[in-house]
Amino acid sequence: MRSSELFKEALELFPLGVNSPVRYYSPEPVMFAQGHGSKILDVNGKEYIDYSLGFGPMILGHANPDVSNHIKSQVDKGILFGSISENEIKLGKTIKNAVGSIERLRFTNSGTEATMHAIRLARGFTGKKYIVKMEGGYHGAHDYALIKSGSGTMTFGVPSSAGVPEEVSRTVLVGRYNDAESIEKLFKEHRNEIAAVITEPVLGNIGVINPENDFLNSLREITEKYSSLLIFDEVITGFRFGFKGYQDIAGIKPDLTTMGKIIGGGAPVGMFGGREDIMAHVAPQGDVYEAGTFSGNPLTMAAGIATLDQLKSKDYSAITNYAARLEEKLNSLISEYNIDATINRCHSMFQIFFNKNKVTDYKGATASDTEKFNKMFHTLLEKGIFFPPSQFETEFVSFAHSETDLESTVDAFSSVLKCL
Ligand SMILES: Cc1ncc(COP(=O)(O)O)c(C=O)c1O
Ligand SMILES: N[C@H](C=O)CCC(=O)O
Repeated sequence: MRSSELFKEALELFPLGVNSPVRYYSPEPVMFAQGHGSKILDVNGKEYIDYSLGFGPMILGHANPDVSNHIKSQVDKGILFGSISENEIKLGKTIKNAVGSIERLRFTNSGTEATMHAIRLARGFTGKKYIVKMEGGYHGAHDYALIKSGSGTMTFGVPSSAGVPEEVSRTVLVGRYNDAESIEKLFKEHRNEIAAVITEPVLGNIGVINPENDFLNSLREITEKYSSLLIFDEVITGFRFGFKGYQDIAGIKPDLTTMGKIIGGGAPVGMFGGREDIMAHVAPQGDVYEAGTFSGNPLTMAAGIATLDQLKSKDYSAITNYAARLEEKLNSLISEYNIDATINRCHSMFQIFFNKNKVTDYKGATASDTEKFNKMFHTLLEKGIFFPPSQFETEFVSFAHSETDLESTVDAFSSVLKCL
């Protein structure tokens, strides 16, 4: 009851009661109060196994003691100085040492800011106007990203947002992920005018879609051929699969990389970085302006340092194996109940599409049965399993998920399939 009462108050304050669209689901979202390890608790005291993990950042689980202690200790020392502080250097060094393509970096306060500035930098550096993004690729909520976008924009049917001037949206060209020909075609049509291609190396905002057919390599080759930059948006994938980016797994060196989520340990963060000669164009060293009162703030940096310090010695195969075993068990239930569904997984992130065909792109993702997904989401919620509330998001596994969590999830899933 308390959750419903609170939501009524939220409705009087925020558009449809939420501060980010993806948090809303019908008839009303559950109001959460606490999180510990792999579990979150709602205001009524009900516990859920969490596969949303704050949409990705909480890879160590909720209220990780070391992260909490670092934050508390920084609170006692002051949380904002409006000047350079040691924590920025510590976290910056860790990221630079871990990700080979990042020679210089700048912290921002969100992934949205990171991609917005990376795009401006690519345009400032190359002197070219156009940007190529992927259909269903999500890079945050700024004007250059809200064109045929993923995540909440797809969930709520506004892949290209109102309010983005046509003059702006015309400078963003849309290609198809896993279809290098569609990208090369754009370059042929806009010869020498494309500043950069930006892509999530693994799509994570229309469910999970893995790169296929050497797609990422082709992007590297095409961008080099046309003297354009390659930007990997690793806001989700950075430090999720190992102590690096997905670029290391793919063996590709992008010119610029954006990160967020995990590098802030659950505190608001973003980062863009890459080749030194490109980053030299960022103000005050160069003429591409970028700024933020809270960028690199000591509190976020403390949470990030504590998170990456722990991740450095983690065996990532633990979370990959958990997700692989869960996938295997869910797949055998899907066969047993003869349901048209397919699971896409990349290491420790996965999504279930109610679609009998393999999903490799935007078209496949949107052809999935979202009503079934919503039914699954609500049944799981009732059974104490929290998935992100949309087909066009991603489930994540944390280092805090246990064997018991896995068994409970499989049991709950079995009940879901019975009533589909
Ligand atoms: C790949 C990707 N890029 C950018 C963003 C934007 O990050 P933020 O929500 O921190 O602004 C997100 C998630 O929101 C994301 O998944
Ligand atoms: N899919 C988004 C990020 O990855 C969800 C976060 C949000 O928009 O609130």
